[in-house]
Parts: sequence; C-alpha cells; structure tokens
Amino acid sequence: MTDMAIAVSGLRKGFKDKVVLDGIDLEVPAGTVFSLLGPNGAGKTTTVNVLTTLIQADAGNIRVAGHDVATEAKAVRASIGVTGQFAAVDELLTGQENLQLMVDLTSGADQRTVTDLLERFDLAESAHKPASTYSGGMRRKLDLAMTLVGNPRIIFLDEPTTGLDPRSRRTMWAIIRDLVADGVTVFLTTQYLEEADQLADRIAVLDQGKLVAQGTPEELKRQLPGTHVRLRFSTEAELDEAAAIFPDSTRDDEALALKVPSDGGTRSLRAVLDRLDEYALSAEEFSVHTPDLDDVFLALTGHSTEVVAK
Ligand SMILES: Nc1ncnc2c1ncn2[C@@H]1O[C@H](COP(=O)(O)OP(=O)(O)OP(=O)(O)O)[C@@H](O)[C@H]1O
Repeated sequence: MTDMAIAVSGLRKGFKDKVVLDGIDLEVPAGTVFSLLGPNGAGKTTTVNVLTTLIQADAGNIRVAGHDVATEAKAVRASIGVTGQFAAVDELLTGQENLQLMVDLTSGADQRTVTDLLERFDLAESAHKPASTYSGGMRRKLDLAMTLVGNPRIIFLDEPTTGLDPRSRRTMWAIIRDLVADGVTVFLTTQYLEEADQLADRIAVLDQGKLVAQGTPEELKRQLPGTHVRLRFSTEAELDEAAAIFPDSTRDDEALALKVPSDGGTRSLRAVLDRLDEYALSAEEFSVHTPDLDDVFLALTGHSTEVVAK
C-alpha cells in the first residue's frame, strides 16, 4: 500500500444536538493534494480542526502522519502546518517580525529561514512594514510562509484563497504547486470547484456531514453538465426557432433561454453568433457558463448549495 499521510475512517463530530460530520472516510497518499470541497457551513473547518488536533472527534479512527490524533496529538502537531481562514498573522508586527517570532517558537528552525521565506514569497520589499498595511493576498502569503517555518511535511490549508482577487489567487496556487513539487502533502478546503480542479489529485465533496463523492477532478467533472453558452430570447417564437437550429441544445421555456454546449473558446462562441446571424435571430442575453460548485451540488445531490448553508 502507498504511504498514507492522512487516513480517516468513521469520523463523527457534532455540536450539542447538531451533527456536523456524520461518518467521514478518506485517505490521502503522501505527496499528493487532497481537496475537500463544500459550501459555507458544510463542515470543512470542523474536519480540519479534528485532523489538526484542535478539537476532538466524537468517534472515528483518525491518523495523520501515521499518528493517532486522539492519543498522539503532540506527534501529529510536530508533523503538520496549518493555515487557517483567520490568519495567525500579528497585525502590529512587520512581516519579518512575524516570521522571526515563528522561528523563535519552532525548535530546530534556523535563522536563515526568515530571509529565505520572505524572498520565496516575494515579501522581501515589504518585510519591514507592519502586517496591517498588507493586502489580503500578502497577508495570506505571510501566513503560509509562517506555516512553513518548521518545514512540515503535511500542510492544511483552510480556504486559502477565499476573498482574494484572481491574481493573488493564482500566485497562491503557484506557491501551493511548488510545495507539492517538494513532496509536501496538502489538505486543502475550498468553496471553489476551479481551485480544487487546478490543484487537487483527488477531490471529496462534503454535503450535510457526508462525503457524497470522491474522485479525481476528471472523474467528478464527468458527472457534471459541461460548459455551455446561454442565450436568452425575448419571445417564445424566437426560442423555438433557435432550438431548431441548435439541435444539441436544451431549453428553459420559463426563462426563454437556450443552453448550447460549447467549450467556451472564441472560435466556438463566434460559431454560435454566426449561426444566429445566419437565421436573422438575435439573443437578448448571451453568457458563457462554466460549471461551478452549485453545478457539482446539483449534479451530485439534486439540491443546490443553499440548502447546506446556514
Ligand atoms: N464550536 C462550534 N459550536 C457549535 N457549532 C459549530 C461549532 N463549530 C462549527 N459549528 C457548526 O458546524 C457547521 C460546520 O461548520 P464549519 O465551520 O466546519 O463549516 P465550513 O464548511 O468550514 O464552512 P465555512 O466555509 O463557512 O468556514 C456549521 O453549521 C457551524 O455552525
């Protein structure tokens, strides 16, 4: 068998009478990225908190880095790094001071780590400014840099890019890919299908305390409706005509809309527009739709993410 960095079976956790995790089983091979995908309130943070020994499970066999989280919490903590949604960064300290503090608190961490990490995360220029002046993206980077001080082999990233702009999100993805190239195991929670798709070797979808699907991004996406163009018309007659010229399309009579399968590229978009022109049809609205978390939920559970959210 492959070396498992994380192995969980029968994990249960509730708060008072509310069941949050209702029997979770998962395995993460060392050196891979595992993504737990779910909407707000699905139980992602609770899972991370159990795996990182911050809270105790009610039941289950949970091993991280080969150690039992219930009986060997100290050994687990020594092998992991955790970056939470609420960054551990001290706003009053500079980036350099935050990292220095982490080095001082971590046995075996050497002094060079601070400069190395500041450079690696492109924070050297702002190293002497207080963290309160950092952008959201810089703060997340500093938080992740602090996590790496002890050189952990397993890293938990709880929604590392929530609230970041697309550019900072991409920078974060590049950093995560570098970590994986170094052989680090990453357990990542996210609300973004695209993020899980970009980074993960395996994805598990969490819905109402249970994992409703697990697989590679390709396996999951195969179960989803694909990318399509949505055309909305102003009359039913136009919708009828359009439906006739796009035989693969599906129609939504109530919205007077038509979904035409497409890869979303410029060439196929132009082909759709040309075809409309050819028949002297014009759409009131034209939008490209790529599958997102809501589509995953609808396809896998028959309900949207709203039902899960608090
Ligand atoms: N300490 C607690 N006491 C009571 N209920 C809690 C506690 N921690 C979490 N919960 C509840 O457990 C559920 C799952 O919360 P959790 O934070 O794990 O979800 P999440 O998937 O991480 O969502 P988010 O994306 O909002 O962080 C929520 O309904 C939350 O209210």
